[in-house]
Amino acid sequence: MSRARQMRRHARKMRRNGLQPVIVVNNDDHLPDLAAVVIGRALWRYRSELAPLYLALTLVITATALHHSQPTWWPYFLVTATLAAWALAVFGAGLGLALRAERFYAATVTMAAGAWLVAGTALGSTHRPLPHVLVAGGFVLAVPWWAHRRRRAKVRVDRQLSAWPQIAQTIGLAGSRVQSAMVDVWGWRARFALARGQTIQDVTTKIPAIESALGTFRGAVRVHPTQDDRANRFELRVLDLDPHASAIAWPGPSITSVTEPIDLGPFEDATAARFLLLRRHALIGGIAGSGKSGGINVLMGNLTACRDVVIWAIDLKRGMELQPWARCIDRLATTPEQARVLLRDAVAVLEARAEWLAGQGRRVWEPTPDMPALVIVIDEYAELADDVPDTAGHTDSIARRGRAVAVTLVAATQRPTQKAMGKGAVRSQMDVRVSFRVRERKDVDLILGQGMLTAGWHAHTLNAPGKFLISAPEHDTPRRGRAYLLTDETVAHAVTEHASLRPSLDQISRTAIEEAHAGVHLPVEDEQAEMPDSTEPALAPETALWVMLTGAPDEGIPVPHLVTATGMSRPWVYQRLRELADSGRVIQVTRGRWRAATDHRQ
Ligand SMILES: Nc1ncnc2c1ncn2[C@@H]1O[C@H](COP(=O)(O)OP(=O)(O)OP(=O)(O)O)[C@@H](O)[C@H]1O
Repeated sequence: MSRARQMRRHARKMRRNGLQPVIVVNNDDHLPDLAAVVIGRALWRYRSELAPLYLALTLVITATALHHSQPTWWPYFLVTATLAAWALAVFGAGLGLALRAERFYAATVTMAAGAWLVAGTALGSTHRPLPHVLVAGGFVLAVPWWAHRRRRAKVRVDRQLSAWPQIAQTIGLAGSRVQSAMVDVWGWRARFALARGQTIQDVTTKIPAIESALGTFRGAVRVHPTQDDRANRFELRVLDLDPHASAIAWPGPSITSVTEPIDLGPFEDATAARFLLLRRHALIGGIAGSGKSGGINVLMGNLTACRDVVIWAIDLKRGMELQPWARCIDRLATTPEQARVLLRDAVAVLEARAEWLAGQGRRVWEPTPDMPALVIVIDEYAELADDVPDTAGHTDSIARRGRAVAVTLVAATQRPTQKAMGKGAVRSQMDVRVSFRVRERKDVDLILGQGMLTAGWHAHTLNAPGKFLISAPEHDTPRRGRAYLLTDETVAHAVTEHASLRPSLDQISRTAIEEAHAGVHLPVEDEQAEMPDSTEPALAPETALWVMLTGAPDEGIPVPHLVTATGMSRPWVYQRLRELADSGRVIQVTRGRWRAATDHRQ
């Protein structure tokens, strides 16, 4: 008997019993098909939510079949399940299980399902307590699956995209189809193929219609060419959240080597504003309160995470901005005199490196932890130009010749006027320009380069702290980004984490600095007047340090005196003191006071 006839008989029986069938369909023949299709569609549509049920059913059917045909195979399943669970736990990241919790969950489910299959194959799927274990265990393990945020987001996107053919028909893009889609923290992106003759411009004009059809907020949809730049493809970016709506916490360093691009923060379409600093100089501009120092913090958070870069810094605002990073900074100059010496040493380093490269027949300095890059961060570059105008020659040299030898300049300033940037090449040599909000339209060209304002780089309209425009070889169109925000606690935490990673300068550079110092007088400062040797010609820093330590009184000599006498940074002095203490040549008398060990006293 056909199912249609069965249904008709069932309906007649219901009427005889005084009941009314609920579904009335004119053509009876369609009724069974319709019900099957509706159920089938629902089972398919909710396949993600029902996946635990499908898995349980598959296990029952497979275990039943195997129990009858191959009950002795269970040891193979045990080995396979164990290996699969181990592989997921260890290599799951390659399969898209980015989080450790996801890998742990996948491994647990695999092991649990495998163990049940083993027992079901050996004993039969109805053998007690296997059915109870399946129901209870399946439910417990299904809860994280149902709760998983990214899975739910993916399902929602799949459903939105399955409606694309109708949407496309309605908005005049009939024939375009989805090729792939990906969910991320801010929303999702999908790659589409266009029908013959359609162009990306056609899609751009339909953005409001797409937003309406997908039910997003206004401004949530962006359309970009695909990476391969094919004219009949486009990428649709749909934001569930506006990435710039509020401050974005720094997710931690995006790099472990200066050879990788640094992530400054997301653009409005949530893609990362990444740029490479190696063999480039950077200029960061913006008025007070625009978030410039925040941008420098992101940079410092990343650079300090790299074992192949030594950081020097100049902060003439008495170290206000960079002081929190001091433990990770090899050398921090906070006075004009220290800044002058630091820049002179940087030039000595670049010259020595260039000479060494020439001798080796090499063209460029490849940074490694033993031969690190040198990045010099100068906060408030304008103050440097005002207070120490004679350093312009040094900064010019570094800007022009630093790239090949991996000596990089990062200058931050409120207004990079010609005066502030020195007379020479510094500004024109800046390959990466980051502009936070500027006060006047003309400042756009000062920071980003001539003609940028007319080309649409409107940094004067940036409307919240931390928002920036970046011009770099990787970024040649004006897109608004927002820098990550590092709280004071985040900075302190990063400093603690990264302090142990910091490398020292290579021997070539250290020798160059020592030679540079050997030819000059130490700066004479008030506190130095009472120190031994302060009026003698300057010694190499290592020698000056040793002289001070061996001549120190019993109660030791304070570290600031050692810093002044050597002309080097506090971290530099501490590092040498640690080395000398390790070899038993110096002792720390009290906190911050040191002297040579008794055997070495003068
Ligand atoms: N990326 C950011 N996201 C959100 N808010 C930010 C961001 N950066 C900075 N801010 C906010 O703006 C304020 C000013 O930031 P910041 O001190 O970095 O500005 P600045 O341009 O360096 O100013 P100044 O030159 O006076 O130091 C901060 O107190 C902070 O609240």
